Amino acid sequence: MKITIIGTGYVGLVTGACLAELGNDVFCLDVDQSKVDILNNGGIPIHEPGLDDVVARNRAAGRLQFSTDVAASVAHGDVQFIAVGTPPDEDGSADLQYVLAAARNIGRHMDGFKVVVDKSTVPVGTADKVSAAIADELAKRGKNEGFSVVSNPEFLKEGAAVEDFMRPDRIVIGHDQTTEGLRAHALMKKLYAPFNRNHERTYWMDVRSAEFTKYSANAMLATRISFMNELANLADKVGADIEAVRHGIGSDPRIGHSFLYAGCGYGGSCFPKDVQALERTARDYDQDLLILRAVEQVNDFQKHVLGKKVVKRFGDDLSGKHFAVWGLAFKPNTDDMREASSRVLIGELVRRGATVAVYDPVAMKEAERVLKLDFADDAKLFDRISFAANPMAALGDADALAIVTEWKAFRSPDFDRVKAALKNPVIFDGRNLFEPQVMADIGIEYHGIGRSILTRG
Ligand SMILES: NC(=O)c1ccc[n+]([C@@H]2O[C@H](COP(=O)([O-])OP(=O)(O)OC[C@H]3O[C@@H](n4cnc5c(N)ncnc54)[C@H](O)[C@@H]3O)[C@@H](O)[C@H]2O)c1
Ligand SMILES: O=c1ccn([C@@H]2O[C@H](COP(=O)(O)OP(=O)(O)O[C@H]3O[C@H](CO)[C@@H](O)[C@H](O)[C@H]3O)[C@@H](O)[C@H]2O)c(=O)[nH]1
Repeated sequence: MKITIIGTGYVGLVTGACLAELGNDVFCLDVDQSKVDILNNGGIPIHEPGLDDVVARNRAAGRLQFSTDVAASVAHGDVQFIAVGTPPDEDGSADLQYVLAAARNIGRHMDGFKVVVDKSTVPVGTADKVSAAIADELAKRGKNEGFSVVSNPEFLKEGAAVEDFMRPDRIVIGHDQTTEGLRAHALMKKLYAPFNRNHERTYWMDVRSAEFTKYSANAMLATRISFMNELANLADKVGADIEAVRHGIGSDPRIGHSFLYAGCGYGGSCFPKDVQALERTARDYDQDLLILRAVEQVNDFQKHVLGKKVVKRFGDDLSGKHFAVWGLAFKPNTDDMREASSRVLIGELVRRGATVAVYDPVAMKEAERVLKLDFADDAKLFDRISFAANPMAALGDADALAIVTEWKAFRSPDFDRVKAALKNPVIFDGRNLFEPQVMADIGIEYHGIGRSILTRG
């Protein structure tokens, strides 16, 4: 099938590469010339395990091309996927300018029937806006081409994006019941057949329900995390171990084990913005989503929990103190620094006068770029950050180590070397990687999240 993907970010590039892998002829469009140049020179602009192989294989086979040529991109695909960003606007709502610009481009250039797929995460009602934008551009050209806008939200996780796309838990497709909508249904069914032959994992629904499903899924997952984080903070006070509690409640199949890990807050490009956008949608309909408001507040608080623990241990004024930070990306296996908890902790440490040595297995370059922006108003603060070549190098002379991202490489360090390198054997573990009792036995002062039972006194 001939497919066009508009936007070659995390979602667009993975979608394009994976659909090409299944034999489709895929044209990827981006407005960012530098991104397209990297891809056409055999590079990958993001870190995503396994993606480089899929892209290289399908480029070589001639099934995957990258371009900034809008007219050619619209001419190419019978199915046009819109996979551009939907960042938060100032009021928290999803900014639809890129989605609507993509839609207008389709209307400006299309000849013949097109299925237009909203792959980006967009608020309920966006498909109607996309349809209106396309219809408006067609009317300007005096054309009457048929098209149908379908909602097909993406559920992939960064760091496991190729795997998630190739083996989806579910495929959600919203379409309408018009002649064009039913034609779109048939095309989408054919496109997704290789993922689930009998369509046992495809959920067909109306467009608005599909749009709403995406926000509901992210809101639910964010709620579970904030719920556990709030309980973890209480566990710290009452002397319970949130990890034992997690096992204890997760074994109930009605609750399940996933997404119950307490930590130093959720980040990334999705949960923070999608929770906000859903709250914003509710306000447009005179409804206040009380639970989601609390989910957001708990997460904002949680991103400061490591900093608060450091201050409790070392005092308000951290000048003269030096800290090591392991893990910068918002989660492992990605270089994505969007809304990463590390940025909050580092900000708190350097603003209180400390210096920090940071290390991340893949996000060093991206971290340097975003931290420079974070401290654009005061470059002296950025100068307090040094970028270490490896985890051990970050530890030298540090008053304590703080762990922010649960990279596998941090799980079993040589604790004797860690102890020897640190000025004080103190670890603040924002992802509960280690066992408090093991730390106590080794002689490391350990501050986890919600694990005070073994570290009290
Ligand atoms: N990142 C994820 O894990 C993830 C997962 C599921 C859904 N989503 C959703 O998918 C959408 C895309 O997210 P992302 O993380 O891939 O974004 P991204 O910022 O990584 O990529 C978006 C790309 O779109 C390009 N673009 C913008 N306007 C364009 C236009 N008019 N024509 C062509 N290209 C254009 C940008 O240059 C950029 O390369 C968002 O709505 C997001 O919420 C993201
Ligand atoms: O038990 C948990 C699980 C995750 N996190 C944190 O939550 C954030 C998000 O993690 P994850 O969901 O794995 O990453 P994303 O790539 O942001 O994926 C989410 O957002 C995507 C974009 O909408 C969706 O497609 C995915 O289904 C959804 O999981 C990260 O900071 C994690 O550290 C926790 O604190 N505790």
